[in-house]
Amino acid sequence: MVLRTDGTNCDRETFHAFALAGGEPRMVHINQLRAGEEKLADYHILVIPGGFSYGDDVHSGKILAVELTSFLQEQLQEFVDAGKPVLGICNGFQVLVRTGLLPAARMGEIRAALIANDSGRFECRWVNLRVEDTRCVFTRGLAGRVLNLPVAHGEGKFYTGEDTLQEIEQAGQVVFRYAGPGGEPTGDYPQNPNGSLNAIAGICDPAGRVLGLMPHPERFVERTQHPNWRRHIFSEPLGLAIFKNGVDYARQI
Ligand SMILES: NC(=O)CC[C@H](N)C(=O)O
Repeated sequence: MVLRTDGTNCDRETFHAFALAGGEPRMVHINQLRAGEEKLADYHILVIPGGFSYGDDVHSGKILAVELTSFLQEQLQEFVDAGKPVLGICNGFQVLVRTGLLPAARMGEIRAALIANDSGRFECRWVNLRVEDTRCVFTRGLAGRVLNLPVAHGEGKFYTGEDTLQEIEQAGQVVFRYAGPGGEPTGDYPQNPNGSLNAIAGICDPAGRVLGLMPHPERFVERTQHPNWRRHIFSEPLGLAIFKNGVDYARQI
């Protein structure tokens, strides 16, 4: 299920990515879920794509998170508890964090936030990411790799209290970090586009099935989407690998 609402703007690219990865995506508007015309339980994997849901009003992702928590909390919690994977990209990551599904996989338990970039502006460019060795189902086979993916956000600084930061580090929930060209994590601008604590670009829940990340893997599912595609030989556009992993995992549930 590619879940969209007013202001979502990466839904078609995300749909395309899942289709390329071998999935059978369907686009669902949140009103269809609220009206009961669609049920999460009929799906195997959920993605909340990027964009500006409800115009980033109040805070990016806030209103959609409140909507999900107010009207669909039970369905969502059941979906996650059933072991089905959830992906939140950029605005989707912001939503997952504001529902509590990240980092704790519990609706209503909000323990982190994505706040305004340190630069004070929208950051739109390609960055390097180091993939950590975690139990995240979306990054199987990618640990230790350095990915190139674009970011495009104004509120991407991962922020939380010292206790939660330590907890997610110890539990191996940090999946992606902003890095220099050699893969070394960095807090330095512009390699770290937002000033995220511990250079965090993406995290998963303790079970590794809920993933949220600020960069956009759906924008690198074709070789020619990379700005340097003429010079680099890619075995595979690595954004696509994330969707393939998700589809493969969902298939065997
Ligand atoms: N590309 C996106 O999903 C952007 C997310 C959000 N609107 C922000 O600017 O932070």
